[in-house]
Amino acid sequence: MTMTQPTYALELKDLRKRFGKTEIIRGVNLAVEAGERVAIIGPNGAGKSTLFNLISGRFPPSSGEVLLHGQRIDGKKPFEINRQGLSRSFQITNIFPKLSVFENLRCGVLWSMGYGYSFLRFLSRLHDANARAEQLMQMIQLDRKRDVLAMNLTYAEQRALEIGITIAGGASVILLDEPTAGMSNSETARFIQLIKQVTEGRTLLTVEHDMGVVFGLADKIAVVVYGEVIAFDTPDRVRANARVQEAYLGSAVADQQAGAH
Ligand SMILES: Nc1ncnc2c1ncn2[C@@H]1O[C@H](COP(=O)(O)OP(=O)(O)OP(=O)(O)O)[C@@H](O)[C@H]1O
Repeated sequence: MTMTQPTYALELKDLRKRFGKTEIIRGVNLAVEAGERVAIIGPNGAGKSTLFNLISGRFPPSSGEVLLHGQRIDGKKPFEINRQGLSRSFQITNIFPKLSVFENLRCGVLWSMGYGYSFLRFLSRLHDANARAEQLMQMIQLDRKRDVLAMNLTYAEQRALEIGITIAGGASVILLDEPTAGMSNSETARFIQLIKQVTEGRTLLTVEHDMGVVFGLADKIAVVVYGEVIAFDTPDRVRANARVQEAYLGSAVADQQAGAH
């Protein structure tokens, strides 16, 4: 009788990425359970964005595996990975500025339904898409801005809309690049709550520099230093980890404190 292996929402196995002769990702192993919120932190140039690019299919890995709910996704195209239930939002905004909040969300929902539908099937689905867009609009607390063009929203509202579009297709694993970058302290605090609410029951990975956001949001922290994950643990244990202190966190916290004065 074979033992059944636990299936993780996302699993990286000895993942490596080389650009030319330089190995940027150097054998990353990571197993993220369904429903966990994970922040990826580390110094500039450590490979955090590259890791996101490997997971979301923007780059193929040089070797190793990426598994989404136990299925190999490495080497697949970003849209294929998206259809399998992993959705990524970018630091650069991917909303349509001249469409309203509602229309942006509906586009996100319709896109996620795929290209394979006939026109009649599409029409019958339109009603569902409208209902889903309404529901998303409430989740991201923009229902009062229903008909406002995206370009006329505040920056924080645009970021909220982006997250609405990212979750529109019902993806179970969500990747967010620095979701609160450029926000004021009070906007950031509110935004962390919003992210927690809209990703409830889903698996979340963020790349994050702001330690306030990291400790406010993450169930677990993955510390990437020079292309390797040197720690993957709860915030308290990561904070207390001597190797992390030495390699990164001590200086990051010190920088943040210095910035606050
Ligand atoms: N397409 C590419 N071609 C060549 N080198 C690359 C490419 N993308 C990233 N790199 C290199 O890989 C290294 C890691 O970059 P990456 O952007 O992943 O780091 P990061 O941890 O996200 O940094 P930051 O916190 O500054 O955003 C850097 O030295 C970068 O120059």
